[in-house]
Amino acid sequence: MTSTLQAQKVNQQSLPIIDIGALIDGDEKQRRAVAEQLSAACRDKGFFYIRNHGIEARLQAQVFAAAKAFFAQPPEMKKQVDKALSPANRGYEPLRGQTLEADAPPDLKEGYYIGRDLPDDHPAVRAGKFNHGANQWPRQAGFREAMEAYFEAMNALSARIMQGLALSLSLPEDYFADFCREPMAVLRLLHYPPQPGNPEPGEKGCGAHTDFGGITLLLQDDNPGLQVWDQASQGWIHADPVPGTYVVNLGDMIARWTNDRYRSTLHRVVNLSGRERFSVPFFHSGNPDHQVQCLPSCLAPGASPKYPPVTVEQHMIDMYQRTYK
Ligand SMILES: O=C(O)CCC(=O)C(=O)O
Ligand SMILES: [Fe+2]
Repeated sequence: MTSTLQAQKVNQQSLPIIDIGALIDGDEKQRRAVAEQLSAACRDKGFFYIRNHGIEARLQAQVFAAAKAFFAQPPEMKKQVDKALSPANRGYEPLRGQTLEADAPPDLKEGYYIGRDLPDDHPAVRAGKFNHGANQWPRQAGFREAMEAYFEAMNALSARIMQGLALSLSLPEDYFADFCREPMAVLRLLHYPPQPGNPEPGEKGCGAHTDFGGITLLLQDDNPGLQVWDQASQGWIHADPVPGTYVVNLGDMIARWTNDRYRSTLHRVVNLSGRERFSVPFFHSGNPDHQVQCLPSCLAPGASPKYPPVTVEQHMIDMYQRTYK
């Protein structure tokens, strides 16, 4: 195993844990206090933990149990819901199906994509909107129910966090309401085998990448593996599981909105735990027609935006093309 796959142990302070309870049921003063903490974390690494998020542990456990049971099946069963069968990129993605780091070997993970479940006659599906369509569901008792309940809960939580981010940027709390309307959100079940003893050079669970969308809310099992790039030390730091929390990170759209004041930071997964690792990221990427462009308040006098305006849909098309060959 090459030492370049290692990361530094750090004290927890470098990735703060923010209690976001007030975003759900606090008064305005309390919500502003949370927003201040979000602002500091977003300007630093754009990576932080949240607690008091309101998502039930029982529901999380159901999602993990369903994911584990699904991935434990033989390949021919999983292939019945292969994402290659879906025009909307839903369903099973085999091991090495994606290359998140351009010059590295494909990722040592298998996954399952779930999104907003839209029938064929939905206007957005008829219009051919990217990644819009129906989910595929395996014939596995309880799978669909758990995923649908979790998906809805995560959508609602994401909208709360976007309200907190609006406040943190001194914007009206509902500034991102249009972005949050009928969002392109993706629930992704991931399964990482243990890192092999003799990997290809650069081979790992998830190649170094930034997330494409708005915000990502990551549920991890109790195996470490996630590493985050630390600009200050020019090295990788661990973002190990902390019970009862989510890891939240900002995607490229937030960097575009804020002209990089808020960070979309490189991260990767190297599963050195020696065990199978399961994780469940939820990617909230917003309404496909929403234009993402530099916020006036994030432009210093005389400065120009680093990124041109782009619709959510076009941005997502560009990002998928980059990682699926
Ligand atoms: O599995 C993890 O811990 C992170 C996954 C990730 O970064 C991603 O899917 O974008
Ligand atoms: Fe990621």
